[in-house]
Amino acid sequence: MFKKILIANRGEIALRIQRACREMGIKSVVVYSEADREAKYVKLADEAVCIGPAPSAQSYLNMPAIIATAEVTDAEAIHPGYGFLSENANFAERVEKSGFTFIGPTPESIRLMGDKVSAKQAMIRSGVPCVPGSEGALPEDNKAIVQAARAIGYPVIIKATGGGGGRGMRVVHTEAALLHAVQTTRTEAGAAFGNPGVYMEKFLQNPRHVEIQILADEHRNAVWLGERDCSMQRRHQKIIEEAPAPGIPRRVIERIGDRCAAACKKIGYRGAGTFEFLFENGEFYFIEMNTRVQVEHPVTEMVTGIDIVQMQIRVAAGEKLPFTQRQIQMRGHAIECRINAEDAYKFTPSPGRISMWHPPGGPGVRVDSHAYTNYTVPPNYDSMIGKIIVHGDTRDQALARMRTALSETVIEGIQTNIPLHRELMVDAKFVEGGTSIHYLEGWLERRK
Ligand SMILES: Nc1ncc2cc(-c3cccc4ccccc34)c(N3CC[C@@H](N)C3)nc2n1
Ligand SMILES: [Ca+2]
Repeated sequence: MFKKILIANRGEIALRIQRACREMGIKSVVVYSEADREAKYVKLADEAVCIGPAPSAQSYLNMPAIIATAEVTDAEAIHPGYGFLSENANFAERVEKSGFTFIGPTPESIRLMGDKVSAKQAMIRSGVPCVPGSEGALPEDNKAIVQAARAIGYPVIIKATGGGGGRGMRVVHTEAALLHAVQTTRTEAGAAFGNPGVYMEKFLQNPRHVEIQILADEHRNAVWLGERDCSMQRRHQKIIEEAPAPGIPRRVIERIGDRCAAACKKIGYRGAGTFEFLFENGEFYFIEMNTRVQVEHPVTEMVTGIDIVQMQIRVAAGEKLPFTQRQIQMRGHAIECRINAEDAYKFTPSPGRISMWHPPGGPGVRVDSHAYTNYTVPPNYDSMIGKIIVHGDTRDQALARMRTALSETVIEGIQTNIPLHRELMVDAKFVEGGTSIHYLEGWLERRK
């Protein structure tokens, strides 16, 4: 087992990884930018090294600085967290080539899943159902493109091969608009991802976003840890996540979960991963795979009792998964509210000093945050300052606990989206469960 791990991230996930290390008796080295000097995980770290000025490009994305820090502090492994370099295959490669263990999948797996076409093809080969679409990337042949769209049926969606997470997508409703849309998406994809490749899929009009958490070790064992419903989102920013997904029969989940685990075994996947699906009319459709730990991982931890970050570290150290699929029991219901330093209805960022920080507590309430009274939220990074996660025996109990937790929460000095969460937790449609990916944006429109 590692004696020292470098955490190549910031904010709440850096603290989360630090906690996992501390619990395992592993020393942690954190890297921080000048803007994060006063951050909690810096203060709590066994060792903290400033690696550059505030801009991410010169700090949390600065590969040589991060690897050099691992060298000088004698860290044996690097945990990338989420965002930043967590799904950068070149970084994973440079880490391994420099003699450190990258806590995550192999660079090959990261590359395979980073290319959304090769990811789909791997899934089709593994029997994971995908959205009907073009066989591979679209050719530079207009006739073929028109034929493909006719075969799929409008509306179709054009997606960038190197995209993901909502970047580089365009919906096309008529043949007249098709070729221009393909060309525009190619140009944007080339500029944004250095890869002009695009592919086409049947556009699903009103799906839910349901994802499957998996864990795999280096001994060809792979398990799935249930699902998360992440449909409550605005402009591809998730606001609320929950597990299990309301109203989906367990046998439907078990079937797709088993296929995800089988796919992991087939591709030789290592570590934690998430299969993203669209769920519509009782069917699952694979859209992409994330090769990192996700913001919303605590929701799965609360219903399975499994510490996903510790499992990542154990698997990276070569350990076998300490459980089989049959031993994984999901219990109760968990809901997560992401707390953002922003205006609750305009979504404009609201950095600055937190003059009063009173997090909630009580049975089944967890707060993952690096914030504290007098902490100054820097303007340089995304606005999430923490997550409130609750667990209950039932969804109703989880909802009641979240309402209570939100009612106790006091954050002064900056604006947050707590008021939005308080309204959503009593919204009839949300309380009923099963809202689609468009629900929150429609709700916000109607609220104006
Ligand atoms: N064939 C087909 N049909 C409808 C789709 C709708 C979306 C989508 C669009 C807008 C918001 C979303 C939120 C969560 C999940 C997906 C979406 C979508 N996304 C958005 C980000 C990336 N995960 C894929 N792909 C789709 N693909
Ligand atoms: Ca993704």
